[in-house]
Amino acid sequence: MVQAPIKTTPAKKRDVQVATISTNTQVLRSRTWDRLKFEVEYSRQKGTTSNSYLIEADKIALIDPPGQSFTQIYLETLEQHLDLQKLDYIILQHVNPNRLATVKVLAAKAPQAQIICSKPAVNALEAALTFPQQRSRIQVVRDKDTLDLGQGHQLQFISAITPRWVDGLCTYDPQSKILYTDKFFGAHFCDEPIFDDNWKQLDLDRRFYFDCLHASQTKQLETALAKFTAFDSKIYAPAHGSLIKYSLSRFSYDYRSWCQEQKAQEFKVVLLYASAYGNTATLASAIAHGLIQSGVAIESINCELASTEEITTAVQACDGFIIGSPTLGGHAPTQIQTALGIVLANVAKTKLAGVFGSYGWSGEAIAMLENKLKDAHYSFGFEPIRVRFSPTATTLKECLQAGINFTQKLKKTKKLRTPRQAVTETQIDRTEQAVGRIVGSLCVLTTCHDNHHNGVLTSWVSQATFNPPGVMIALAPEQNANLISNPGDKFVLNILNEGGNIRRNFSHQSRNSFDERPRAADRRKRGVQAFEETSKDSPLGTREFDNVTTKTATNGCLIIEEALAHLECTVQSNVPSGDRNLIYAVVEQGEVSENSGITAMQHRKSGSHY
Ligand SMILES: Cc1cc2nc3c(=O)[nH]c(=O)nc-3n(C[C@H](O)[C@H](O)[C@H](O)COP(=O)(O)O)c2cc1C
Repeated sequence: MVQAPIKTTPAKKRDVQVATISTNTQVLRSRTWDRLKFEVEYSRQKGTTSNSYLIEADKIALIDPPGQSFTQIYLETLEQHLDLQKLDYIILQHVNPNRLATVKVLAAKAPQAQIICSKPAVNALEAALTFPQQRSRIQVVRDKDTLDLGQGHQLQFISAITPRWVDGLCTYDPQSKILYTDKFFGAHFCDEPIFDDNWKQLDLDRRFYFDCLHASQTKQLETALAKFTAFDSKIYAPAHGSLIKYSLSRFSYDYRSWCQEQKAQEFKVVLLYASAYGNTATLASAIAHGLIQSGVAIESINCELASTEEITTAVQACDGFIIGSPTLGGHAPTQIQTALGIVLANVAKTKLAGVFGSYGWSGEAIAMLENKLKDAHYSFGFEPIRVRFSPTATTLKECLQAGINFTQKLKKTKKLRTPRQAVTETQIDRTEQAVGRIVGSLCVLTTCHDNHHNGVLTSWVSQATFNPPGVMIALAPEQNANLISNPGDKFVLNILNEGGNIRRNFSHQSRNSFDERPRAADRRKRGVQAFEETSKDSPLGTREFDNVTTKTATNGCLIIEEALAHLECTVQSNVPSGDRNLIYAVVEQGEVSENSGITAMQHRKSGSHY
């Protein structure tokens, strides 16, 4: 990750640089030598250019007018080169409120011009353009649609939707072989050369731009890159920075390898958000930047665009998740509520969570997200972030830091969860290591004899038969194997929930090991005090069910209410095998108590112990 050095820039006046770049084609680069905005992407402080393109064939098209910081100087310059009454098309490869400020003025000055955009851009455009006949002026284009300007300039549109630019379009002109790439292949810096003559000096700026804008959306980026290969492009014409002519294949290669780098990161965080007016999205970008900077791969998901399957697949594979929402009408948007449901149903409670959002006055959505995740026992990688309306430079800095904190906590948690290697590999019996890779569901097996309840932890359990449903359990004598050694003996298998604390109450070796104690009948015979009484004083008699909420199953054994599920079982057979008894039992009945939970697994370093 490229850091952003602070650079003092000479105060030069903003201007619009105009140059012919191909047949009938000009670029108008609105330039600022100062940092344009406080968003992180501009923090290298090398200024930027906002590139707009003019194609004058039989028909005249203007691509991507700049944002409102340049409205006046841009339109003045444009009018020196073009009679706006002759403009046929204004092509908007993406729409944002900033750009709409310029489009509004331009569209009024060129009332005959059609406005070309993708379908998702239409609502924003309609809301912004308040002059008559506005709707009929908007022409929606889709992937592969064409627009013939004459003289060989048959423009082809390419849908390039990403979480950040949900209305993204790119445009290819076969006459000039220019691919207008909008936000792809850009960089924020300002200088004289139109093209990338000095591309070797641009590496850091390009990488920084990629990290800020694209590293969190590599999946969609790769889709766009694959589409671009269909064109015989000689020039990439991006929205910012120099046009790419000399380093076209190198830059494409860089994008692909930077995407690969992201995928190879050890940790993956899913960033879920929705944003009606862009504020929550800006917070998401800053948090993403902090995460990327600290070495985590991000998958940004704009919940308004994503399917439930996409969200499910992403969150199932994540090491942590962060969810952000605006508050609209006292609620989180439906898409966020759906995403939250998917998270609760699919993400283990041990995964790290984060919450953020922009709000106006009450901020219910952020509180709702925080409470639901807290109730589900997720721990947070940073304190929930609440920002009123638009973020400031300070709040964005806090978001960036939150991303860094999240990564640090993620790495620390992982370290704690990774089993320590007590001895070197060569010392450990390789066979034991291999056997240790077998994992089992962590369960508490409860029994009841003479009104005394007992529980032992075991992970040596597996389903053994379909019909009747049956399980196989391997138990050692110290695990009270003798209590369920005879056909007809009953027990309950409580299947534990990942992230729960119940396992701490129980041990793999029964604290009240009955093989060391005579059965109650024998004890009575020998006049031994009831176990319940002696256990109070005995170190072996610690009561594992203290602080555990239980209820009694129909077979008399205890069901642990915090368990994910329980099975009431009856022993069918018992085969003494090695140092264990292999007990086969039929499941009489069972129930899942937490549909959204995940089965706790016992992971081991060696097959020589539990
Ligand atoms: C139609 C509408 C309803 C809103 N309702 C609420 C609300 O109930 N509570 C609140 O705190 N803010 C409310 N807001 C303010 C938004 O949460 C605020 O503008 C926020 O910055 C929007 O975030 P976004 O840009 O990510 O969409 C509302 C805004 C709009 C336009």
